[in-house]
This record gives sequence, structure tokens and C-alpha cells, in this order.
Amino acid sequence: MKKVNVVAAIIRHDDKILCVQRGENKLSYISKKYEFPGGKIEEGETLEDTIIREIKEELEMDIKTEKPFITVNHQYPDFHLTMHTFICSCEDPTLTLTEHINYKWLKPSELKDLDWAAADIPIMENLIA
Ligand SMILES: Nc1nc2c([nH]c(=O)n2[C@@H]2O[C@H](COP(=O)(O)OP(=O)(O)OP(=O)(O)O)[C@@H](O)[C@H]2O)c(=O)[nH]1
Repeated sequence: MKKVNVVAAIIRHDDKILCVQRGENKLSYISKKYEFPGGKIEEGETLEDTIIREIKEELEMDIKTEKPFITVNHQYPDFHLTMHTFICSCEDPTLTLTEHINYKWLKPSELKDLDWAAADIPIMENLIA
């Protein structure tokens, strides 16, 4: 089974968290789902390098990693995902979507209203708790 290793950013600004929506995908279970921005770890990168690079690529945004949050292991029908997450901050919340189709800045109590990728559900629940 294919293994995918990603890092995702929980970007906070004021009392809100950034949530982004994936575009259409041939895998229906991730198509148009909400997620935390991020991506795959490249060779030689630290987890922090990955998240800074991915957020710049996907959102044209500069962030600072504050602390590691949880790591999730999730078995999707076609691959096994390990997703490391970091709580991050940004000075300027302005962003440009280069890959996603929508974004929302939500308070923790509002996170449960989105249609999340399955692997993100434990992350979202920990943020609410
Ligand atoms: N970045 C990110 N990926 C997630 C999250 N939740 C989740 O299930 N994934 C899955 O993890 C996989 C890897 O993420 P990615 O962003 O690098 O994937 P991708 O397919 O767009 O990358 P690629 O097209 O460059 O290969 C995707 O299948 C994605 O659906 C999340 O919160 N953030």
C-alpha cells in the first residue's frame, strides 16, 4: 500500500484558524474536502522546512511555526497517510489561493460545520477540545 507523508499547518490569526478546500480529485473521498494547508515532505527537508515552503507555494503567505501539534495516521482506501501538524502564526493573514478552491477563517467552535477530509477529523476535534 502506498505511504504518503505530509505536514499540515494550523494557521492562527486573532482567534481564527485557516481552513482550505481541495479542488476536484479522482479520489472521491478527498475531492472538495476541507483540510489544513500543507503537503508532502521532500528529501532533505525538516518538517518545518516543508510547511514553510508549502504555505508559500499554496497561499503565497509567510508563516511562523509555533509548536508541533498532533500526528495523525489514517488509512484511506488507496494509501496510508501520516500527517504531522504544527500550530503556526502569521503576521499578515492576506493570502492568494494557488491550488485550493476556497478558504475560511473560522473560530474553533465553527470548525465542525465543514466537510473535512477523514484524516483531519481528529485534528479538528483536538482543536475544539
Ligand atoms: N496537505 C494536506 N493533505 C491532506 C490533509 N488531509 C488529508 O487527508 N490530506 C491528504 O494527503 C495527501 C497529500 O497531500 P498533498 O497536498 O501533498 O497532495 P497532492 O496530491 O495535492 O500533492 P501532489 O499532487 O503534489 O502529489 C492528499 O491525498 C490529501 O488529500 C490535510 O489536512 N492537508
